[in-house]
Amino acid sequence: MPADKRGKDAIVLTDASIARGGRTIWSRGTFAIPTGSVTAIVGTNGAGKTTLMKAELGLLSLSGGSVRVLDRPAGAATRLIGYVPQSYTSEVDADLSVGQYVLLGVNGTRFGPRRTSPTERDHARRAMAFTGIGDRSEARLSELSGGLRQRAAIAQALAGRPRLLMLDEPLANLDLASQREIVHVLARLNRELGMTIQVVAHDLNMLLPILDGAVYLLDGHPHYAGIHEVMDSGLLTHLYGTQVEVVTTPQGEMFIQPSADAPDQGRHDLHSSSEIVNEHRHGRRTGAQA
Ligand SMILES: Nc1ncnc2c1ncn2[C@@H]1O[C@H](COP(=O)(O)OP(=O)(O)OP(=O)(O)O)[C@@H](O)[C@H]1O
Repeated sequence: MPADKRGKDAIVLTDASIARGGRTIWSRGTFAIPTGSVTAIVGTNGAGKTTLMKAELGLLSLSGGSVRVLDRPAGAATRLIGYVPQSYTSEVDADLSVGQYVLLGVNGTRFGPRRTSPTERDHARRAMAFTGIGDRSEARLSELSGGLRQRAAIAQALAGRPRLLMLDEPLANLDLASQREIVHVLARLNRELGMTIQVVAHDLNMLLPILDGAVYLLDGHPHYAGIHEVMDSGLLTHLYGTQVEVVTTPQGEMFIQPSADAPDQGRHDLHSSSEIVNEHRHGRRTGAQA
């Protein structure tokens, strides 16, 4: 990431492990995510991406180690975090107006609505303007497209004036244009407001232009690396469990694509996942690329 974006670490995990239903989901997570960065959380279904976000939010307790967020223990920084859960808007009352829905971000949902101050209403208005839904305040949530609903969910998270924004699969089920628009909103939040952003994502391609790094859940452990390290065919093939390639265009843009050839197990099984991770830790490229 550029030197001017570097700051104190926003999220620090130290030997962190977590269990759900008596089963360890992941363990021995040790990494630090810089303030002002945009980070993807990637891994296969059930690898524990949402679990990681919930641990950072203090909604789930660790079974070992520690997690600090914005220089506080997890759970103590909740007011400084905007969280957009997966498919959030589909679970709320679709008869709410967009304005009412976004205001929930400042007056809270836990103890029911309360009166809002002019300052809070101003924060909500600014959040709607920033996400491009300023003119939809009176519309019902049910009248909005999926893309606009996702923007409303982001506006609600922003209305509480967070320093850290966490989004769980914000691009899921959106058409290409809507995905681009959401990525554009995230890019502006990071660039113009210096917001630290974490995004759970299955498909990295759309987010690549704005990513500084990624947490990847591999082999039962979460790891963090800069995005150029993560963009490695061998690592991503292990991560996704299917052969993929990193392609670089003549303009220098990178993207991930499934291999055109039939999967060649012999090729990508040359190294175990832990060997791949170890090689990354030591800054070498993996033999699976050779
Ligand atoms: N309430 C729960 N009680 C027990 N186990 C749970 C609970 N919620 C999730 N799990 C388990 O924890 C593991 C991690 O779930 P999590 O939702 O964090 O994965 P994920 O990587 O976000 O998956 P996906 O990509 O499918 O959204 C899964 O195996 C899941 O079955």
